[in-house]
Amino acid sequence: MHLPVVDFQSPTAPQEFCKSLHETGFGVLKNHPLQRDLVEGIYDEWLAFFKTEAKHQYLQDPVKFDGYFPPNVSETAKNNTKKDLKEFFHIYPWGRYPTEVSDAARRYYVQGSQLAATLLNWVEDNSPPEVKARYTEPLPKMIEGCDQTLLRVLHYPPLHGDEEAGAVRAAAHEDINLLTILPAATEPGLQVLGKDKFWFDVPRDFGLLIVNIGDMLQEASGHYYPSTSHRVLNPTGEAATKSRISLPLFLHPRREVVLSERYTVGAYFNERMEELKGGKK
Ligand SMILES: O=C(O)CCC(=O)C(=O)O
Ligand SMILES: [Fe+2]
Repeated sequence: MHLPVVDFQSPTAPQEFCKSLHETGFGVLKNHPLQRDLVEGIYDEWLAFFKTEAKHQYLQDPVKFDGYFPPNVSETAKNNTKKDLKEFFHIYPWGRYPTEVSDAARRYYVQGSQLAATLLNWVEDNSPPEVKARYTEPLPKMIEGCDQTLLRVLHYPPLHGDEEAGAVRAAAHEDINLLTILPAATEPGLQVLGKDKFWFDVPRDFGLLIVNIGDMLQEASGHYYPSTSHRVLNPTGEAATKSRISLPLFLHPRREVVLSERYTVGAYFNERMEELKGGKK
């Protein structure tokens, strides 16, 4: 599998980037505007936060999905039976936010959402006419005034060897939303499934921003933009003693948007959340 690196500043970036999204479901951008200091500061202070008991004060809301998700709640990927080896905190503009950390993740939420919106404009502009005709409204309009975009601060704890057999940091899955932006994590492990059915290591260099299509954009585009499976492998040897932090931002449309003849966003979201809780295998 080949993931071309596209220069965000280049005049031909939108076309090159969307070609990559169409062909692989993934896009890799260099010279992107996200600030390294901001992201690394978030990694540091949230890792410290995850190591404290304070996180339990923010236990997730099972209806609104904001707050802290401990490892025993976590997620079970669709068609999988084991819970992922991770804990995470869901940040929404209206949701709970720990007093133990600075406002850096909130600031990142704003910057990341703006960048994701720009990339969605690129996707709209570079959709062929027959794909555009499928969108029930222009993609940028689907996110207008939406407060469902989610910033997830993810912590994969060190492995101690007593994990359930077959459990992994993140089992193969596809994202639910329109598109996801993901700065380099603190440790390697992220892989994407190529059309050739081989797993491919996603580059991990802070200069490179990883973007991937989610199921909602796949559905709205009639699969022109594929939502590609990805996973996070368990580290081995010395690396197993280390935590891994990552920071995906999931761009979401308004709940009432019609994605296709089969689905509104709301109906699609509810179905997928049930699957993630492990209710439907
Ligand atoms: O941790 C990562 O690198 C990827 C996380 C991910 O794919 C997800 O949370 O959906
Ligand atoms: Fe994902």
